[in-house]
Amino acid sequence: MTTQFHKYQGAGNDFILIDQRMDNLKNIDNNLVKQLCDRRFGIGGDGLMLLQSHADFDFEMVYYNADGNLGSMCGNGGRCIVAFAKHLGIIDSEANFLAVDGPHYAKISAEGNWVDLQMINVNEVTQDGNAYVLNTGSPHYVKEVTNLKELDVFNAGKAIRNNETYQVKGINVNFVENKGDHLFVRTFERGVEYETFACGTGVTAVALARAKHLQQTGHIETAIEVLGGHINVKFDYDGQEFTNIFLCGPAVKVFEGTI
Ligand SMILES: N[C@H](CCC[C@H](N)C(=O)O)C(=O)O
Repeated sequence: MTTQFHKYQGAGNDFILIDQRMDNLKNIDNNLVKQLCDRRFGIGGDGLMLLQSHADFDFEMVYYNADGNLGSMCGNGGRCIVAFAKHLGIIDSEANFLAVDGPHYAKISAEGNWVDLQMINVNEVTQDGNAYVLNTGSPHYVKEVTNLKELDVFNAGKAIRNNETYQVKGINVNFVENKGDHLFVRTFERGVEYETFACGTGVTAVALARAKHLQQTGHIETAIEVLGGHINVKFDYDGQEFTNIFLCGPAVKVFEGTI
């Protein structure tokens, strides 16, 4: 029996998507997911998502990291699964879906390749030295640096992710450089254990941490450059809580096939 899969990418963060409403993919276990995400022995991807039916929502998103384990929220994955749902005819211009961190609302362009995804509200931002630590659906560490282009993100990120504080649960490590009219961000991702080309919950964390750092309040829009493209993060901040957080960016189908 074959199973159809679709490959999507959101700013270079790439995913395998499977329409699981009819339980198409059988015997899903961590090894199968890891093998399918492998870039040499499988299809290749930073993660794999199942689109499942849900009685109260347009669909449910189940997200696995490339290491085969269920992950916490994936922002770029969330945008890609909304595009997938539109292509499947499940939604038109808006979606309400359930993910591991709760319900999400999203808007999608008529062409189906640009998604504004609402993220969970955030009211806790702590500091670890000069770095900020917060959970935007996934846990993130945000550190400002200079000359990010030359930084060894793999080794610097891996060292922080595996230090005494974070080793057990892991953390995603974001490095950010202020480029004047935008921020440049590179991320070492937990669960991929490598630098990815973009991380949606990561750039969200970066934008929120920056507003807190600068004590900016009101409606804030942050333009962010990542290795795989451009993402905008929009939100409101009253000095206590971040609300109406939207992660806005591309969500593009690359190809489809069968396994
Ligand atoms: N790439 C994802 C993050 C995946 C979360 C994962 N790395 C974890 O911490 O479980 C994003 O766009 O938000």
